[in-house]
Amino acid sequence: MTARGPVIAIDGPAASGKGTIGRALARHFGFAHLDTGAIYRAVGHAVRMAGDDPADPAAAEAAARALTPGQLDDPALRGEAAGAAASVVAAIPGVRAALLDFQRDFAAHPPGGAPGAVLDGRDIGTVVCPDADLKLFVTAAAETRARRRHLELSRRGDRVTEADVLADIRARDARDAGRTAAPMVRAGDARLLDTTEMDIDSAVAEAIRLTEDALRARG
Ligand SMILES: Nc1ncnc2c1ncn2[C@@H]1O[C@H](COP(=O)(O)OP(=O)(O)OP(=O)(O)O)[C@@H](O)[C@H]1O
Ligand SMILES: Nc1ccn([C@@H]2O[C@H](COP(=O)(O)O)[C@@H](O)[C@H]2O)c(=O)n1
Repeated sequence: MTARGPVIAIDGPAASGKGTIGRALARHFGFAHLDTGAIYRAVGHAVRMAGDDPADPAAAEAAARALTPGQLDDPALRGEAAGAAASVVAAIPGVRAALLDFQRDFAAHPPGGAPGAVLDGRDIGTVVCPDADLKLFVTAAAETRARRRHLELSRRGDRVTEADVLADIRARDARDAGRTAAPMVRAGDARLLDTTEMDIDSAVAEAIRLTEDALRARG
């Protein structure tokens, strides 16, 4: 028996459904959920709003060190511009280092006294929580992800084409997988969940089943 509560790590490429599954798991099991992408988006957005270049390590690291939880609720973080800036600042090792303790602390001490934690991102199973009780690598075909994200953005009133969303997703995936610092990669012990042919309910049901197995194995 381990001292900390259960930790579920969810990684995968852009718009693959990590957050949808993470939120559903947290609701189902009463766990706390952290969308770690929002942290990188908040840093990228803050750098842009200050008129600085997201690729500038000094500006990005300063924004990462100054980050406060209140910045994570800004609706502007959901746009493609914030996602693109996030992916640029996320390749800077000093930015990742500045954000690591917050994520690990969330996993070890979930807020609100929650009995467990679900974190989703790109390096949760490999770097942030390598000893997670369950690791999921959620993916789907890039075209499917672009269609889903385009629908989401259109409903929000964002006037962006599906082709532009697909190009952004491809660029972000390449940058996230190709960087030296904590690249996006499926952990060797992560379960693959390809949702290309699955609706949300089926994907969530499969994630719940895998989590129940992991909780049973934990004892
Ligand atoms: N299996 C699915 N079937 C249909 N739509 C889905 C499915 N999974 C997720 N979606 C939709 O796809 C979009 C992207 O999902 P979500 O935001 O969960 O992805 P994400 O991986 O967390 O994205 P990000 O890269 O921004 O972190 C959302 O609009 C969500 O409702
Ligand atoms: N653990 C993480 C989470 C995110 N990133 C970077 O942030 C970008 C935005 O993330 P979304 O999950 O909101 O799409 C993403 O493209 C990554 O560059 C990360 O590096 N590590």
